[in-house]
Amino acid sequence: MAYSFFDNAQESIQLPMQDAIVEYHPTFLNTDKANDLFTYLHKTVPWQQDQITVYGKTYMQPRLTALYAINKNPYKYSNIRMYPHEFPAILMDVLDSVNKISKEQFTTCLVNLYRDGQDSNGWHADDEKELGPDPIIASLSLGEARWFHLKHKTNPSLKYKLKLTSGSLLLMKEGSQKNWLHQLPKSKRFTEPRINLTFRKIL
Ligand SMILES: O=C(O)CCC(=O)C(=O)O
Ligand SMILES: [Fe+2]
Repeated sequence: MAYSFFDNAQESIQLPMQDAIVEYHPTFLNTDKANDLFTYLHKTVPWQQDQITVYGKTYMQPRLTALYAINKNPYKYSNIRMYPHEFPAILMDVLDSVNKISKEQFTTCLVNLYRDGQDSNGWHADDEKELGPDPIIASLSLGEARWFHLKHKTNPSLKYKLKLTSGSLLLMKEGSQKNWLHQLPKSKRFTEPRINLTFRKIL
């Protein structure tokens, strides 16, 4: 493997969530690896900005995206259908490490670029039917640290927020998409770019 992603002792924090298993690995990648990967992806990903339709309203997505997969299966959400690019070698190593730590077999990686604090990702659950009945998703963050919010679908008193720092991996396991929503809100305070990679299984 070109990179070893396991230099650091892996710290793993179980978030105190009801009806969901969510695990946070703050130092999944060390700072140098996170920086290198950020710089490489920022430069080389064929970023696109799609028009999406949510609750009948159409607008430009407030971030740039790209889809990679080890198969040819498209991913459809918010009325758009994305077709995957071939997985680049640098992401294969990351995929291996993410699979190992999560004990999953992900096929697909949706990459988001938040150019600054004005870019965002509204409340949603990743519960499209091609992801299966109770999807497990791994989310790797690079670049500017941003707040990530979670709220329970039926119990409004249950909310949680954490700052996703560069190199961290958030594992949203059983119940996370079924019972909770998540968002990455806008914030004027953040001015630097952030890249997020979500690993999913689409068979
Ligand atoms: O950027 C993030 O941390 C979240 C991304 C996300 O929720 C998604 O792509 O579905
Ligand atoms: Fe999501």
